[in-house]
Amino acid sequence: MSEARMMISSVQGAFLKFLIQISKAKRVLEIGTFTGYSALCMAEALQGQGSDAKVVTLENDDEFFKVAKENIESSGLGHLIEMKFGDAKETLLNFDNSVKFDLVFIDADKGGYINYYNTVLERNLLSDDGFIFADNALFDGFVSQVPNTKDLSQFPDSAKNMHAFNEYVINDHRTTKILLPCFDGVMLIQKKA
Ligand SMILES: C[S@@+](CC[C@H](N)C(=O)[O-])C[C@H]1O[C@@H](n2cnc3c(N)ncnc32)[C@H](O)[C@@H]1O
Repeated sequence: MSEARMMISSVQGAFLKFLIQISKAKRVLEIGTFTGYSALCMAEALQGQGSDAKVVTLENDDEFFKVAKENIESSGLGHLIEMKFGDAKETLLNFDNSVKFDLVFIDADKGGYINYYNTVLERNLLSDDGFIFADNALFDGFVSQVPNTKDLSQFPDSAKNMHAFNEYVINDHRTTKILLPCFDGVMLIQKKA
């Protein structure tokens, strides 16, 4: 994926903001900060929601982390965003899970999605009414072609990884889910009661 395309669109940012507002989510975890754009969209929805309202965002690239830090600090929303540097797989293992997240936005390396999903569930990081928003579920339209294509060598690895993630989640009895064919494909997931 080209760097410019890694960022969500402004409409998707508005959609995330809308979801946060209607679900009354206060604690948001983002896996994949990049320049900080989506973290800022989500932080906008948390303004005036109290001292526990926060976006925690994870990034492992030091250049992107630096750029995002500058963007977030100059935005006026920095008090609503906590940035954590490092491999998200490690960071997630070290979270204090006494405070749960109401929304987990997964938007990092596609090969890591199954790990992030499992860690969030197994470490009990999601609140009872919370939900996971996994981005790029259709990865440029490639994902829907994976089951009907014999030679997958031309497909980007990310598309194969997202197909594997979708299959994994769809067959997982711990959660309910829906794959929305909007943006680049969105998998919305909630724990079963
Ligand atoms: C698609 S971009 C995120 C875009 C951002 N959410 C937005 O819309 O503004 C993915 C980001 O995840 C980061 N990333 C990839 N693998 C990671 C890992 N293992 N741990 C933490 N961050 C990772 C990449 O460096 C990149 O900045």
